[in-house]
Amino acid sequence: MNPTMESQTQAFNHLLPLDFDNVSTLPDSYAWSTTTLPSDDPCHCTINDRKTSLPVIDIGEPGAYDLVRHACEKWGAFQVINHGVPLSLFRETEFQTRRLFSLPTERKLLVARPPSGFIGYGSARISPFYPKLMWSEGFGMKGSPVELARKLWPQDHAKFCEVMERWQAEMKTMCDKIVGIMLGSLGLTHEDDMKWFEPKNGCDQTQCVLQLNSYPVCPDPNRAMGLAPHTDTSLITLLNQCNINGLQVYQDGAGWVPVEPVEGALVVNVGDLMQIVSNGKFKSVLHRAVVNNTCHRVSTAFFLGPPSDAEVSPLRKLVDSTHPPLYQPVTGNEYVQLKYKVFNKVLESIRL
Ligand SMILES: C=C1C[C@]23C[C@@]1(O)CC[C@H]2[C@@]12CCC[C@@](C)(C(=O)O1)[C@H]2[C@@H]3C(=O)O
Ligand SMILES: O=C(O)CCC(=O)C(=O)O
Ligand SMILES: [Fe+2]
Repeated sequence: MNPTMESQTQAFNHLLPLDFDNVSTLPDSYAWSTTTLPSDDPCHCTINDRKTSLPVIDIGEPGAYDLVRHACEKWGAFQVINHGVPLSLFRETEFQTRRLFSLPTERKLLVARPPSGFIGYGSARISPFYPKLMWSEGFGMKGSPVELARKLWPQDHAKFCEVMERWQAEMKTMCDKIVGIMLGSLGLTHEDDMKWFEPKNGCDQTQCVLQLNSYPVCPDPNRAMGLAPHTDTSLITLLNQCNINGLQVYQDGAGWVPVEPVEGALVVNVGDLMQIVSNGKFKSVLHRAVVNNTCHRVSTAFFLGPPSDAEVSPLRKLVDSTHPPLYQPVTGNEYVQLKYKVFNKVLESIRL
């Protein structure tokens, strides 16, 4: 293969997932080893003494604000229960997610994601930043998925669209509630301190993406990686891990800590933009997903982002002479461009 063809094939592999159903041994391009990972991150070395676990917070409880603040400072993540999203909708969303990923590969490829886009079917956008490929596939949507769903199921897409739209609406409401609690825990309010984020001219311009993730059964899970370590490019992310283990969060001193699935709970991740807005008080959480050799895991991640031209900067009330601003102002759009240029150096690159 000549060098141009080789680099084209590699770019293609980073964009489009494998036909996982037809693979019985792990291809070398998917075999992660300690040499392909930073030395402090052996592939599946999970240090978990079970005394350390991600907080599960009942947001209906009076102490919720303090618990949320503590979780965002210590972990950059928590699980939320008693949130009011019906369990039946969790189940319908999981069912439709499985239905999509069980389509034949050639059908899913009809809606392939463009290389620098986020809508459609493909490998995770972070894939080109790692030397090995990930044992996963994804499908991104923003608002109504009808255009894509019609290509997947020409006669039978209405239910998928209805469920995904309902899920997005519930997730948006939950995000507003949780961001309100996070800010409240710092003595701030949505009303006074999030004006930059609010709808202009009565239309909601927040950039929210719903990403469905699929981690097929893997023949050699100890050498594979579902979704490599990353932080989310969002203000916050709400994740439904559909009752199957796989998500791990990194905590200094504890290493990779598995997030035990709790039925009907949502995992809340502090994203990079919340780290900026909170002037470093809340940390965006480094996390990854591992795979297994018995069950097909799916998850859904709802990313809350600002209007693309909104300026993201440390909130004024969190800045004073003893707490100078830690980050340069950046628009939501500029941040995403920068992230996919320098990946995990992005926060460092805008640090003052
Ligand atoms: C809104 C977004 C977050 C995301 C990049 C994207 O533009 C759409 C896909 C999202 C996703 C899902 C899987 C993990 C992730 C790191 C990736 O590669 O694509 C996230 C992105 C992100 O948080 O940067
Ligand atoms: O599948 C998971 O548990 C993690 C998914 C995730 O981190 C993401 O979509 O950003
Ligand atoms: Fe993530």
